[in-house]
Order: sequence, then structure tokens, then C-alpha cells
Amino acid sequence: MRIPVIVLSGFLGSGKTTLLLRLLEESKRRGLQHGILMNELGKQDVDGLIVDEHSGAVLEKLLDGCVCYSKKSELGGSLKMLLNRKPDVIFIELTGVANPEEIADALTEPRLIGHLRLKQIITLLDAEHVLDYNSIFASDKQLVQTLRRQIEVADMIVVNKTDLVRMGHILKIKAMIHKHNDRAIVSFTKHSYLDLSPVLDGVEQIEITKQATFKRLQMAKVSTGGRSEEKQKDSHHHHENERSFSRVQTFTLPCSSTHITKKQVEQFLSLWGNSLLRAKGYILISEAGKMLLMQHAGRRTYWEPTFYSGEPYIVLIGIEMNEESLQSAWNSSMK
Ligand SMILES: Nc1nc2c(ncn2[C@@H]2O[C@H](COP(=O)(O)OP(=O)(O)OP(=O)(O)O)[C@@H](O)[C@H]2O)c(=O)[nH]1
Repeated sequence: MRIPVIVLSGFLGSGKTTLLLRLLEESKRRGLQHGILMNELGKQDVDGLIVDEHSGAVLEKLLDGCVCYSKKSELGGSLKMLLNRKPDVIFIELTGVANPEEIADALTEPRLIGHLRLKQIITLLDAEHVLDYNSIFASDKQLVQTLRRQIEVADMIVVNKTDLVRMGHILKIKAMIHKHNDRAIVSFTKHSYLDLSPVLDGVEQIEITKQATFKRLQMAKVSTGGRSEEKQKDSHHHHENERSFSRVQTFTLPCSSTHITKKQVEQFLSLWGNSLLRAKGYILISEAGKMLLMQHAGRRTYWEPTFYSGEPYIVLIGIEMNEESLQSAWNSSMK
């Protein structure tokens, strides 16, 4: 069973740590073991200390840099450390300037891909300031773009600090959210108090799940001795639990072992417009006569030499993309 990962994003001071503490309390009440990864820009681990104080939770910290820049290479290692402790759920609190898509990217690392699944991206907005960011940060286009992406890719948006604004202001925020993301669940909160069922429902204790599975399999064996309805129910049950609820999803396409051209691959990638956030993989390229590493980001595709010699494949990270369409488009592109 892949461990669900819940990502908290949102600009500085929007209420991420406050929400994390609520999530820890609720997951404890549900008997869930949690792992936490906190990423902070500064050397001082302020939020980590707050969380430690409140929960005594298992924490991994990435300090003094953002997972989107300097700490990118360490992210996979930290997630692996958490994974080794076999939690039922992992919470990641990002820095205020991180793009949550980076996490989806990190989860595609070979040592993580079969073990973790992105369950939800929650973005917190500071009701008092969120409408001013465009003008405050006008000179920093990249930051404005990141803050917009935090809204666009979220599965749940929590507009926090509503005690500090009037109703008219809240309506303006609602309209702004609707413009960028009309699919997310939106909550308006004070001190990050909200119904946590949409976040934690479906997260199960791994040990209990394992025991239940074992019991069901035993029963199935005794009753029919073969592939039974119980077994099918069981695999269905698992499938349900493992479904990714996040709009940001990862797909792995095995590529044929015959050579294809860069142009064919690039044409395939260009079919998905803004839905495709990122792609990478190892493909046998005709003009190179060998395997190349393909990296696609921000609508550009880069080709690099590689020593990889396994089966060719591509990993795609997209928003609201469909595996069947991807596979059939890939098959047609290769003709
Ligand atoms: N007035 C008010 N204050 C709040 C609310 N929610 C959180 N705060 C306070 O705002 C401050 C920042 O909250 P945090 O939860 O630390 O925010 P954060 O997003 O983790 O902040 P960074 O770690 O800087 O990114 C804290 O002092 C909170 O107590 C709210 O709804 N209203």
C-alpha cells in the first residue's frame, strides 16, 4: 500500500503550521502514525520547534533553503527516511515560496515512486493580504507566478485569517479563486479551524489494514480455496484507498524499445498544453542511436546523455490528465 502524502502550501504567515497542528491532533485522535517533513527558508527551525512542542511527532527538517531550489536534491532522501519509519500518512509543510508541483516531481524518484502517493495539495491563503500580492511583488514575476501556481494546482484552498477582513473582501477573494481554480474545495477559516474529514478520510492505519487483509485472505482461502469474490473485494478495497485524490497526478508510460525521434516525443508532449506540468524519462532516440534522458519543464524539452540502460519509460506529471488518453496518444505518436 502506498503511503498518502498531504502537502501544505501557501505564502508566509498564511497559517500552514497552525493547520498542521490541527491535522496532527486529528490524526492522533484517529490512531494514525504520521511523518512530517518541514521545509524552512531560514537556518532557525522555528516551526519545527512549535510542532515538536505540540505533538512529539516524527519530524524530518529541510532548513535554510527551499525544496524548489537548493534543497531539491535532499527532498528525496528526507522522504525516504520518513518512509523507513512506516507512517500511515506523511504531511509536508512547504516554505511560503515553494511551488507544490515540485513535490509531485520528487515523488517520481525511483526509490519513492512505488511507495508514496500524492493524496492532496492544500493551499492556505492569508485573507488579509492575498489580494495585494500581485502589486506588492510586481517586480518579482517568478514569485507572483509561484503564488498563482499554489492556487491553481490546489485540491483544497483554505482562506484563513478571515477574522481580519470584512465580508466584501471575502467575496473578492472568492472571485479571484474561482478565476484560477474552480475545482478545489474552498473553506474560509479563522486560525485554520476546518472540517478535516476531506483530508484524512481514506487514510488508514497500515498495521490494521495489513491485519484485516490477512484475515480476509484467510477467510477467502477457507471458503473457496481459490481466487474468490472476497479476494476481489479486497483488491477493490485497496484500489479505492490508494486512489489519488489530488488533481496533480503522475503517470508512467513504458516506451517501446524501438528507436523514436526527438520530434515525435516533443510533438506528443506539446499535445497537453498547460495540463502537462512536467515530464521526464529515458527514451531510445533514433538520431542519437542510443538512450537519452528527456526533461520537459515550462513547455521546453531538454535532451541529455545518460548511462541508464534499463527499460525506456516516461514519467508525466499533469493536472486532470487521463491515463488512457495519454497511452493512446503516445501509441499514435509512435506510428
Ligand atoms: N488573526 C489571526 N491570526 C492567525 C490566524 N491563523 C494563524 N494566525 C497567526 O498567524 C501567525 C502565522 O501562522 P502560521 O501558522 O505560523 O503560518 P505559516 O503559514 O506556517 O507561516 P510561515 O512558517 O512563515 O510560512 C501565527 O502567529 C498564528 O498564530 C487567523 O485565522 N487569524
